[in-house]
Amino acid sequence: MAHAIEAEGLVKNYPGDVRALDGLSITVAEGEILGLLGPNGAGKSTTVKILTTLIRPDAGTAAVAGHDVLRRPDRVRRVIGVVSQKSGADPEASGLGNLILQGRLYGLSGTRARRRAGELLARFGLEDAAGRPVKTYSGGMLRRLDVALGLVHRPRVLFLDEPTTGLDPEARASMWAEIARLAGDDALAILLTTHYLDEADRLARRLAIVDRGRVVVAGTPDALKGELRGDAVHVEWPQAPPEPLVREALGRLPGVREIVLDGPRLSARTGDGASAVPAVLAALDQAGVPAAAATVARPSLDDVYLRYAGRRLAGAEPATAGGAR
Ligand SMILES: Nc1ncnc2c1ncn2[C@@H]1O[C@H](COP(=O)(O)OP(=O)(O)OP(=O)(O)O)[C@@H](O)[C@H]1O
Repeated sequence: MAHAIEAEGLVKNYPGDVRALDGLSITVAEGEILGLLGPNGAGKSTTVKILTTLIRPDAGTAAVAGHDVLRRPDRVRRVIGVVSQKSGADPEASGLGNLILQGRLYGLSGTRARRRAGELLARFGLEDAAGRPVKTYSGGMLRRLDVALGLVHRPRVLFLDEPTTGLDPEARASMWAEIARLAGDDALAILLTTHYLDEADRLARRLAIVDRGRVVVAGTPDALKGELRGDAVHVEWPQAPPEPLVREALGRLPGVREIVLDGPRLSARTGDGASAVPAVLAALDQAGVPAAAATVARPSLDDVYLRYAGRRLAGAEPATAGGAR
């Protein structure tokens, strides 16, 4: 099956010697959600900008729905929907007005634009608010309208840039359900950028972890988590401890491996976390770097991220801490 998104070896340099992309490659199939995960500055937005034809890569190739982004940007634009982080809706106009205008911009007749607006308002639960100015909408309603605006022209490929940032849990859950439906029932290919690991875990069939302009690892959430056998032990200090002392203390403990120190937080892997924690705490005490807290958790995507990118995902929640289980 041809891929809905196919990017190979993308390179993008910005003035000031910034290599935003350094050979990034991804594919997304029809009906698939690919989660693009990475810290601030990893290159996610630059990737989306290239694929949505807003900027050109310095090297590499990319096609969306079979159309080359460099040679046929006009065709690409017709088959994509883009929901950016910042709402594109006019706050003074109503939801209905925004949708009709969007339809007209895509060349629909007045009647067809109105009909399509009605369908989308119903689908996104915005019928009651259709006539109200958008500035009176809640955060969740505004995000739903943003997605509706991205769908007016029935795109085959949808780009969602951090679609649930700032939403309350209920609004997030309803957005998740809608996104899953777009990929499932409507068979849209979706490229989702997110800082939320739980969102990526829940929605994405495949994940690509981006760091410094490259995909450092890709696979299904389960496959990636499965690579991390055993437990994750997380240790925290009030402030960053001297690394050599910590490494020396823990290096002597059998079964404690893959130690990653990131400021005042440390993660390591061990066969049985519950029994390792007392030994870890005692060793750190003895070395003169007593920890403030130590917890054990099942490997999370954050641990996967940490392992491949060598640091934590900015803004990511720490893995759910279970203490000694
Ligand atoms: N117009 C620009 N001029 C110069 N440097 C830029 C420009 N746009 C982005 N960069 C730099 O390119 C790198 C990649 O940025 P990009 O916005 O793609 O990252 P990101 O993963 O989307 O980050 P975020 O999660 O913060 O949106 C960063 O170092 C950024 O500072």
